[in-house]
Formats: sequence, C-alpha cells, structure tokens
Amino acid sequence: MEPFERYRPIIDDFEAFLAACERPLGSAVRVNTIKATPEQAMAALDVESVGYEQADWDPRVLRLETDSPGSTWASFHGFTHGQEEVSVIPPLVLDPEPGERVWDACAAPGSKATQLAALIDDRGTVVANDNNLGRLSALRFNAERLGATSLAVTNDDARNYSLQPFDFDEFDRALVDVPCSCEGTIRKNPDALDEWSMGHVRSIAGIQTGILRRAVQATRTGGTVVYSTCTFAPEENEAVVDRVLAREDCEVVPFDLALEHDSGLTEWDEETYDPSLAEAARIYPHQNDTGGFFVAKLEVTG
Ligand SMILES: C[S@@+](CC[C@H](N)C(=O)[O-])C[C@H]1O[C@@H](n2cnc3c(N)ncnc32)[C@H](O)[C@@H]1O
Repeated sequence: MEPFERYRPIIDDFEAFLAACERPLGSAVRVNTIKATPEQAMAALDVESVGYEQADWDPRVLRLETDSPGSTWASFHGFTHGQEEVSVIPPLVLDPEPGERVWDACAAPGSKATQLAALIDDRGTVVANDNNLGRLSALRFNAERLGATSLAVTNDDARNYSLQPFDFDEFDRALVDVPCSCEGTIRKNPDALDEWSMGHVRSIAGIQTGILRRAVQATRTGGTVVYSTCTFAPEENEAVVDRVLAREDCEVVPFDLALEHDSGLTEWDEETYDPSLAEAARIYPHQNDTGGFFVAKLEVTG
C-alpha cells in the first residue's frame, strides 16, 4: 500500500480508503440487455440458487453471492457478463444511441464494448479496437456469447488509428478506457502494485495522452469522448486530460453519477489543471464498496 501514501492529502477518510483496499472485492455482473431483462436474468439465477442483490444505482448491475460469476447458466447463455461494478460506468457516461458509430479505442476483453452494443440496442456500429491480438480472442468470444452483432473488431495501435477501411471518416462517440497502472484493482488483484513505479506511471501517461488525442481527432464536432482508468494516479488521469485540452479542440463537460464519488483534481504536486477537471469523477473503494475508477467526459468542439 506504500504507493497510496501520497494520496493521503486528497482522500477525505484516508484510513477507510486503506481498509477498503485490503478487503477482497465481491463479484458483480452486468445484465446483457441484448438477451435478457434484469428480471429474466434474476429468474435464471434463482433457478440455479445463486444469490444476488440488485445495485441501488442501476438495475442492470447485480452483486452476486458466488466467486465465479462466469460459471453460471445465466452467464453461459449470455444473460449476464461478469463485470466489476465501477467498470459499468464509462459506457453509461458515454451514453451512445441506437444507429451511432462508436469507437472503443482499447476494447479487449470486451466488457465495455459489448455493453456499448447493448446500449445502442445492437443497432449501429461499435468498432472495438485493441493492439493486443491475444486479448481480442477473448473479446470475440464474449461478443458471440452475448449476441452483440453490431461489433466490428480491429487490431491497431489506437495512437495512430486510421479510419481508412471504413465508409465513414468520423465517429459519433469514443470510449478511451486506457491501459494504466491499475491501482484501483487492488481488491480484485492483490498483486496489482507489485510492479508499480513512478517511472511506469509517467511512461504510460504518454501512451494514454496519445490515445486520447487520437480519439478526439476521430470524433465529429459535437460528439462525445469518455476517458477512463482504473487508477488513482493524477498523472494518468487529470494530467492526461489537461494536456489533451491544451492540444485538441475539446472541453470537459459535467455528467450525472448516482454513485458516491469525489470531484476531479484541479491541482496536484505543484501543477494546476484546467478548472473544468473538477467535473471529472474519482471513485474510491470505500465510497461504494467497489474498485477504484476515474472518469472524464469530453465534448469535441472543432
Ligand atoms: C483497461 S484495458 C481495456 C478493458 C476493456 N475496455 C474492457 O472493458 O474490457 C486496456 C487495453 O488497452 C490495450 N492497449 C494498450 N495499449 C494500446 C494501444 N496503444 N492501442 C490500443 N490498445 C492498447 C490493452 O491491450 C488492453 O486490452
């Protein structure tokens, strides 16, 4: 937990934060509305005698009383998808509509890409890209199991992504769920911090900036881009968005979030960020008994 000490000044109840980080995370699933309603998914779990509790902030999120949410009949048949509760948030903030073209820049293994397909009622196009071919196999498997037919899969570095193969040259929306130092996954993966170093945080921030810049460029004027990480490091969160605001035509916009959260930071380590970064959300494990996440919503202005 040593890397977390530097967050003491920015987290209100820091001891509760540390204690939550040490507790294992319970299982959660997202109901795949392409194949089932929440009621149908719950009925399937009832048949198998798998206990669950519906999240109070979204009826499509179920907290499960099993350590293997992927081994249920409901999961095999694509009624549910094992997905961490906070990981459901970025696609909801992106809020795509049926018929739209949506880019998922870093999509594997496809939890959010298949959620995006469900949010557009599987009508439109979700281009699910990842630079890791092996992880794309898992995405393809998930897309098939969940019946997401609106997905197109590409295998490129998102930083210099080309839309040339498509018959359109801009997306309506883009999700930028970047690789990160994964600090917020410590409850699911106690080894998450083993490889942590400030050098890694700084180098991955460069990759994140490149991917977010490309997403803004590839999205139409008036379109929406959501940037998310599962880490607390401001260098990978507010600092990345701040750098992109200075270089690309976009602005941070507010969004509603029913879960308890903190505002984004506007200063850190002697740096100041654009005041609009306060509209971003930092979700800490002790606030809702979940993992950690950072989410910012951008509107493309030119
Ligand atoms: C946080 S994970 C994405 C999780 C995914 N959005 C989901 O919900 O299932 C980050 C992904 O970014 C991919 N990645 C890393 N560098 C990339 C790059 N330069 N371009 C595209 N994808 C990249 C990794 O292979 C990894 O699958």
